[in-house]
Amino acid sequence: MGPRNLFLTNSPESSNDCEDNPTRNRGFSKRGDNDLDPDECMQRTGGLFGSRRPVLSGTGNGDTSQSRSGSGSERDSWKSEAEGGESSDTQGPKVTYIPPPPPEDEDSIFAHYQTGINFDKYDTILVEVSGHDAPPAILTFEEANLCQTLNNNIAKAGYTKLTPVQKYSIPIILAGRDLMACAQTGSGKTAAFLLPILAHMMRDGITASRFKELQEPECIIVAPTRELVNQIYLEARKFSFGTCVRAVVIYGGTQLGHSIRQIVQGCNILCATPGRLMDIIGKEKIGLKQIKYLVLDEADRMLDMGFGPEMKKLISCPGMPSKEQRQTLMFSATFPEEIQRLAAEFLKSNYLFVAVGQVGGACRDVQQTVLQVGQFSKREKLVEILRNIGDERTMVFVETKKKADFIATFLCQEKISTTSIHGDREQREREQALGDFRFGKCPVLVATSVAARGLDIENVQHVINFDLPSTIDEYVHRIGRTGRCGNTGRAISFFDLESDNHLAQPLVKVLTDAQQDVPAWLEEIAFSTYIPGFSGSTRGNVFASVDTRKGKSTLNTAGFSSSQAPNPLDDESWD
Ligand SMILES: Nc1ncnc2c1ncn2[C@@H]1O[C@H](COP(=O)(O)OP(=O)(O)OP(=O)(O)O)[C@@H](O)[C@H]1O
Repeated sequence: MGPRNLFLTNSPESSNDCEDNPTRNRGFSKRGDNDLDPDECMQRTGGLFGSRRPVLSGTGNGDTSQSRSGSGSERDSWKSEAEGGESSDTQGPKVTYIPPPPPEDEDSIFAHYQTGINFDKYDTILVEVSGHDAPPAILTFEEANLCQTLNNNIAKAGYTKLTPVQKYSIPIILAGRDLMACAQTGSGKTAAFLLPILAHMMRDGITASRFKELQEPECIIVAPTRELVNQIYLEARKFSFGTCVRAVVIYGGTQLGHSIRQIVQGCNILCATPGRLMDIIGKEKIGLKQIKYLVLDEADRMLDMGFGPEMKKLISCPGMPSKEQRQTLMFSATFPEEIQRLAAEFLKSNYLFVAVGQVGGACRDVQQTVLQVGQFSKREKLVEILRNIGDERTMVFVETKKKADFIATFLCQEKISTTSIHGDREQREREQALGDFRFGKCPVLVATSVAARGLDIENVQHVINFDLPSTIDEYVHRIGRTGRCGNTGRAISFFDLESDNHLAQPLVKVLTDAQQDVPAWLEEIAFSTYIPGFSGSTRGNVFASVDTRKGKSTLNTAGFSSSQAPNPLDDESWD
């Protein structure tokens, strides 16, 4: 590996990237983005690294949105981390970044990676469906009865078999039902909602989108990070290839005018981060009257304290069809109970809940190791591991933006080619970092939780939790960056006795559920910090989440129909 330090220097617009809207980014203090430490300010003034630190982008140039918005800190920062805190360009200097268009040739559109050796094990995964009158699962793409163009696109994408979440979700969505689906990371949730939505659009004979100042898309897909929403867009573009359905992506950290130009050319499916979406709606470039499908990807994140208020605003926007009039679909690998309760406000009361088990799934495809490593030994241990790993693609998760830069610089000094991604890097740099990692220029990507969810990068063989996240759900999402779609991967986590003991119990549970070795010392800590009644987040032995309505349901191996829960109309009490 060469001694390349791949940090990008700040570009001219670096001061423009983070324009927090005072109405957003308030009061969200969940950890996972605690990209903020007490000494963040020092970094902001360049104290630690000098002016070439990428972390200075956006918020590091003195006149920051935080100071303008009065929040004064980044404690709210999962959202600013996730979205970069973009907002209406009526405040502060304009963001000028225009992302390069993705390649248009068919080969690039359909480029995909191979499913892994464990893909066939998906057939044995248990699936739980709860809710009333669930349509039976399908076993093959043919049974979905999709139109020829969609079938061609599925074949060109290299999909030959359905994954469990697809077997159950596709018929449910085709039947017009609302859905909350919980399936392991990397198991094909994106196609599970895109394919039936596109099938409906084709069936309904959508008219080709054309230039209009106000576009009225049929479908809005929201996701918590810019990179994820871009990835969903690329999938939508792939599956709608050769149809008149036009997908558009808009996200923060890019020039607002660019987003508007994309939209006015025609828009049937809009993939968006919440902040940019609300801005565009406010500018009356998007009308909601025609919305038939509203999709929340990483739905638990979309409904929590960070984005929940924005999502509530979205569904009460003028013109937005009521939940009875639209189809609402929610997908995630984790669905905490309290979030499921919040979700009910968005969904018809007879929504179906699909939980795909972990047996044989991603969690077992990822070999998980937990090492006891104290704060001061972590860097040395990291270098030792990375040297052993060689050039294999590795994501290193740390807790703060500052640390992401610090560790990335440190690794570069150790002659390990590394780049970094986090919410303080301007969008151009984030995309460059991801590209450098994806295309192998830098085999190591140091990231904060901004990269924990949804990112689908080929061949990530290792995830290292340099710092463990504060919640077990975040851990599940992070390690899910490897071991995707039947491929195998490895996750190594540094457990610091000073700070991570609260995770011991849920960690033991996740390791046990995934049939991993549990170190004796970890079990001991878990035992000594035992919380009676602890359920390991929402995790059961087999399912990552269970339907909080507690409808009667049965376990199925994928492909067999389930028995039904009581009709919610017959049985009001779901508790
Ligand atoms: N039926 C299939 N056959 C082959 N490959 C598939 C199939 N379904 C999805 N894939 C591929 O598997 C990978 C993971 O899919 P996707 O990103 O949708 O997972 P996910 O469940 O959304 O993961 P996460 O929870 O991390 O967001 C993608 O590269 C996708 O193209």
